[in-house]
Parts: sequence; C-alpha cells; structure tokens
Amino acid sequence: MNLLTVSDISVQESGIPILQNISFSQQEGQKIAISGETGSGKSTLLQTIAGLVQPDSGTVYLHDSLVEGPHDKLVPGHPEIAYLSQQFELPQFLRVEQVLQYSNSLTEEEAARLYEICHIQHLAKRKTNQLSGGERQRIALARLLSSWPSLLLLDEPFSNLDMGHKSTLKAVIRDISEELGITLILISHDPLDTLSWADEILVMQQGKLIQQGTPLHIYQQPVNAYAASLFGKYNLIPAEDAALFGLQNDSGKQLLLRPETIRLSPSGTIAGIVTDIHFFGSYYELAVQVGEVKLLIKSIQPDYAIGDKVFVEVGDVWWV
Ligand SMILES: Nc1ncnc2c1ncn2[C@@H]1O[C@H](COP(=O)(O)OP(=O)(O)OP(=O)(O)O)[C@@H](O)[C@H]1O
Repeated sequence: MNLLTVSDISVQESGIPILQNISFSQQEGQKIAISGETGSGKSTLLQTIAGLVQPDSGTVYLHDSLVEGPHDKLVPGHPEIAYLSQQFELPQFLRVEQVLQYSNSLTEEEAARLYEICHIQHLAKRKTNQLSGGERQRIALARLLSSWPSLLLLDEPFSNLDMGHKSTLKAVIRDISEELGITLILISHDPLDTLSWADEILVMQQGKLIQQGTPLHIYQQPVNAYAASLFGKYNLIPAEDAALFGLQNDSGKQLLLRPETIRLSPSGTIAGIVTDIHFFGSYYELAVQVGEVKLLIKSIQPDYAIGDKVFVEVGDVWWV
C-alpha cells in the first residue's frame, strides 16, 4: 500500500493555473526529490500535500486518510505530515531547550535521540538569537520531528547553507530516514543534492509534472532540454548536424550529449579543434569545434591546449 497518493491535483490562484493535474504515489521509505525552475510550482505542491493549500480539484491521501485542505479544516495541516518551509520561524530570545519542550510528548531518552540525530546536543543552552542559519534550521527540524510524523516535506533545505552546514544537514536527513524511518520528499535546485540521494525524481515545469523516474533515467534520458538542464550541462545538436557524428534520427529530434559521454583521442574519424579550456579542480571543460558544431566536453586529462587538433568519440546518445 502507498504511504502517499496524490491524485490529479490542480491549484489555481486568481484564475492562473499553479499546479495542473499532478498525480504520483510514494511508498513508505521511498526518497523523492522534486526538481524544477523557480516558479514551476514545487513549493505549492508540497504545501498542498501538507494540507496547507486548498486544491481546486484532486485528492491527497496519506495511507487511507484524506488530507484535508484549509477550507475543510479549522487548523490547517495533517498530524502525520511535517513541512519545513523555506521561511521557517523560531521564537526569539528563548533557550533552545525551551523551544524544544518535548517533555509532554517525548521521554527523556527520545528527546536525547532527537537532539543527537539533529546534531544540536551542544546548543541546548544557547538562545535562539545566538544561532547560525544552519543551526536554527536543525532546531526547527527537531521541533517538527518531535511529533513523529510519517512524512517529512523539506522545501529547499540546502539553500543558503555553507558547505559545512550542508554536509551536517545531509547526515541529519540520512538519519531521519534510516534511523527514525520517516519518509521524505525534498525540493532542491542542485543536482548534486538530488541525484545521489533520491530513489525517484519528479520534474516540474510550469505547474506540470513532466517527468518522473530514477535519477539515472532522468539524467540520461531527460524528456526535453529543460529537464536535461536541471541536472547538468549538455550539448544539444540539431538533427541535421548529427550526421557529423555518424548518427541519424529521422524524427527530426535533436541529439543530446552529456559532456562526459564524449571522449577525446589522438586518432579517430571525427576531427575537431580545441577552442577553449576551463579548469574545475577535478576535471577540465573543453570547447571543441567539430564542423559547425561547438561541443562541450568534460575531461580529466590535463593534456590539451587551445588550438590542438583532437578526435572525438561519442558514447551514450539521447534524442529530444
Ligand atoms: N498565493 C499565491 N498567489 C498568487 N500566486 C502564487 C501564490 N503562490 C504561488 N504563486 C505563484 O505560483 C507559481 C509557483 O510558485 P511556487 O512557489 O510553488 O514555485 P516554486 O517552484 O516552489 O518556486 P521557487 O523555487 O522559487 O520556490 C509562481 O509563479 C508563484 O508566483
């Protein structure tokens, strides 16, 4: 049985469609990431799932219980669904331990476990105005977790965090899922946050769910150039130029090549000239002109210079 079933959700604001006919389901423990450009409807979707936004049509079920929207319920929200907004708030000038008044609902042992999982043990005596953004966020998270939700919805949790706080939060999110057994949906703009974490990715564009699949599937076989762009750089080559690479597609679709699927070699049949090189620490990005086409290629070899003649071989190809 599904933990979450979202069926044909549509939301409008002042006659403008914000979400259009969104359907998907989630199993217990399945990690879902939502990706999409700014304004594509990601937050509205999470808020609708949490019962904070009223859908104009469609339903959200947690197990077999209907999640009611704010028009049907005096206090919006569902007791088993926790939503961490991008604009979460904490009471000012209180000690962290006062904010996290678990005593009524949690045993001391349970509270200590939550402190540990959220990496906030050392902050108990600190006042809320003496915390960094990342620390405040983990306290807000601990507060939400104290009700032991079945489903936790995280809206852009990594935005505005430096590397240190980001990696702490990643460990917290892993433990929430593995140790507390809470199912998660997470929104992130950064492919590095989603590709390595999610079991399934939902891609949103202009209020529609345009693709759904494993990270590998979405990365290698994006449904369009927009979906490709959300997960990394790519080359998009017009159908008529694909023959340069010995490839052909009669449907008129464009050839999509990820930069790391193109190999450079000193000999071969497809010749090009290196026109630009950028160093990115663990790899180089090269621009290589092949006929009319400028290819972006990722290479770990430091052996190339601008003006070099090279040969290219293409690996995995995809047509969009
Ligand atoms: N209450 C509202 N009234 C009017 N328009 C709204 C309302 N809430 C959201 N919108 C609009 O709906 C669209 C989707 O917004 P939403 O915040 O869900 O997108 P998002 O993908 O989460 O964006 P971001 O990544 O910037 O957070 C945007 O164009 C936004 O301006």
